Amino acid sequence: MGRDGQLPLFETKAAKGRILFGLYAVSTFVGICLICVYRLIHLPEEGKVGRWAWIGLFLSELGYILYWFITVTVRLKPIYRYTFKDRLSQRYEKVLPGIDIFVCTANPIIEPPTMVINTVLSVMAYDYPPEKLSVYLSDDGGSCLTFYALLEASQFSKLWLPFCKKFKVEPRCPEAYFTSTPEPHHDDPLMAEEWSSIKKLYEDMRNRIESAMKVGQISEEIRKQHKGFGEWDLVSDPRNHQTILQILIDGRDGKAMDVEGQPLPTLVYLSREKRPKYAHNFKAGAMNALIRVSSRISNGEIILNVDCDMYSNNSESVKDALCFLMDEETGHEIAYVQFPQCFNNITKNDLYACSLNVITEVELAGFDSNGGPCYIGTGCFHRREALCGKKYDMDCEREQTTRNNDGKIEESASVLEETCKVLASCSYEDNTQWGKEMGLKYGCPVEDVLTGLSIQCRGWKSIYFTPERKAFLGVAPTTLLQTLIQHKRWIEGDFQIFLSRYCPFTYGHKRIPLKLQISYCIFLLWGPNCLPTLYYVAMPSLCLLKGISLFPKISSLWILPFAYVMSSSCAYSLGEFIWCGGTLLGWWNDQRMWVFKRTTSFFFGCSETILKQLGFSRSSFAVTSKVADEEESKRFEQEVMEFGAASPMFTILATLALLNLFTFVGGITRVIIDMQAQVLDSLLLQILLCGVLVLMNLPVYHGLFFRKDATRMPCSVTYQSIAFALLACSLALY
Ligand SMILES: O=c1ccn([C@@H]2O[C@H](COP(=O)(O)OP(=O)(O)O[C@H]3O[C@H](CO)[C@@H](O)[C@H](O)[C@H]3O)[C@@H](O)[C@H]2O)c(=O)[nH]1
Ligand SMILES: [Mn+2]
Repeated sequence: MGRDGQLPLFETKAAKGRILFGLYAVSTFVGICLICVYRLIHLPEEGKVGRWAWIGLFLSELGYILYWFITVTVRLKPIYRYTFKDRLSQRYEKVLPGIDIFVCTANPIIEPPTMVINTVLSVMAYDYPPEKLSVYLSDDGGSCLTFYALLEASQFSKLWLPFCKKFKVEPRCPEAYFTSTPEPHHDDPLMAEEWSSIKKLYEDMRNRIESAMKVGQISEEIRKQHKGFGEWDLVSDPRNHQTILQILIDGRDGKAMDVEGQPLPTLVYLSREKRPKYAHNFKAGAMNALIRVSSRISNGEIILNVDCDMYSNNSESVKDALCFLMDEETGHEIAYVQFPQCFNNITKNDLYACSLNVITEVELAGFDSNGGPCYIGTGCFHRREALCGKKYDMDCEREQTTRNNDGKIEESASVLEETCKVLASCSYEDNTQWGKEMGLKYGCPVEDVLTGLSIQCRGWKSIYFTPERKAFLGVAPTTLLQTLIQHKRWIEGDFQIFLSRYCPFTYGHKRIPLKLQISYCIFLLWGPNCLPTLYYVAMPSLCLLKGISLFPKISSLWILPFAYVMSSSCAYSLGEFIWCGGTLLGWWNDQRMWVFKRTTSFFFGCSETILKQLGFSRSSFAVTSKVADEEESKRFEQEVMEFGAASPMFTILATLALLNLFTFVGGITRVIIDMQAQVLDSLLLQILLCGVLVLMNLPVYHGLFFRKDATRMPCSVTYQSIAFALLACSLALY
């Protein structure tokens, strides 16, 4: 029972099956120790071939072991949360806080305006008093087409919101709703009628927006609809323009009503000022401008942040989040409630391992029990003051009960638009703490993780919540290259944090629990993982070619710890993957993607970070495309791996694939020619490892040699990789 004898607004349950996990962890640990002993006592003598290969392998294994300890720490005691929304309504229905929702977009071509406004409409339609909701769209693309789409959405919302509320529809993202729900049956003629008419209206709107997109500009006729279009007369370049701020729906205005006479949420379009001279700090800069502008317009106590593709799939999420933030016992110390990042375009076997299932189902739940999840940039409800830099202290507890929603601004919308513009100007942040101690932090491609860490270091707690009905659904990358590039950005940011003064072990020392410091490293140390993996996929195979054995003989007892650690790790990860809703083939794809990501994204990300530390390279943010053309979608649906581009990442992948193919053939030949049991005995494990890598790389061979379509491996990559692989093999042989 909570404070004052009230029942709590949420409860926490520990994951089951921890004994089994403990058994796995302890027995694997024993195996690991034995492997280390073996490596030490069998170290080839000085001068003998293979000594350095052996030492390198041992170092790689030590790297893996270190990382394995981190993964175990995260998995010790995952917890899951459950909310009681009825209790929240009973106690607080009349005093619910204001919620400001920030949607960020940056590029109208790869983030189409129809998708953006679908997200906007889905969050406008939350099951929450509309007068307490304000939705802000930040458009870093500075596009009048996005503005036009939002204008259309503001009008469509007058019909869409009452429809959603009347029939309690889910999801409240129109596109997702109409594609996922079959036409209602005739036993509910009222709904059937409204359904078809609103569907038609939605499609008309979508067509209008899409035809404007095709033309690439706004017609005179549309321009007349709103004064806001006039702003674009002054815009010549999306990277060089004044602040554009338009309040499309002013929730304070009594006339802002839907067709049923109910109030509408406030809706604001913001494209912050951009000038070539000023760094705009990507999404973090956009978020900070939104924080300031919204503080003048609606000043909601809670801020929800979503990426433009992450529509709300569950109209109750706001209430779910408030169950944590308003809980009488612990609510006052919680800075943010993070929901998982889920996707609506994952195929059955998830070829590019984009679902992040294990991260969202297991690892973040583990973070939660170790001190609170990190902030992952989207689907996160923040307490405004915590995001703005406030330290947690005992006052926060007292304030919890005395806070009320006052300080309403009385200015008219157009006056507000003018007075707020300066808050989104380039120079506003000069000589302020914005981007440092206030708002989202600058200078890191994963601003989210860094910001979350610093909030936790200021004494706040955070909560991870996975509701049964998914809260948000977004678009995962649909090509191999997009996936690898996205991960490269993450790695750069994560590893940069580790090397910076924000390293959890120093910055977090005495501020957050040790187990949380370690947990952070599961992401922050993704990058350096590239070295052991690059070594492991190349060196044992090259040694196989030369006939140097790096593993125990099959006939020796030392094979047992190797066999055990390999099989227990595989079995555990497979079990976990299936438990998280994956398939067997999905697991295999996931394993492949780990190898691919580690040898390319992680490698490039790490190198880039080091170059940046040395001052040779600058921060960037490659926005992930959220659209695919028809052909691309078809291949994605059929789970055919997409190459096509002449990227250095592909050269590495193809080189390693070919290298393993050559060495595998070479190794087998050696065994057959020698025909001595001896050779097989001492090389079998290497042949196996090499064989698994060959199997894993089947799609690469397919792309190199057997495909004719446009997305086969480009010829330049093919030739380069053949040359590199042959070179490596001949170097190994001579
Ligand atoms: O200059 C920019 C660049 C990006 N964005 C927005 O940031 C969001 C995330 O970009 P996306 O390309 O989709 O990156 P993802 O890798 O999918 O994003 C994940 O990783 C990012 C950090 O790398 C976080 O910011 C995101 O919230 C998180 O979802 C999108 O809505 C963009 O429109 C901006 O507003 N301004
Ligand atoms: Mn994204």
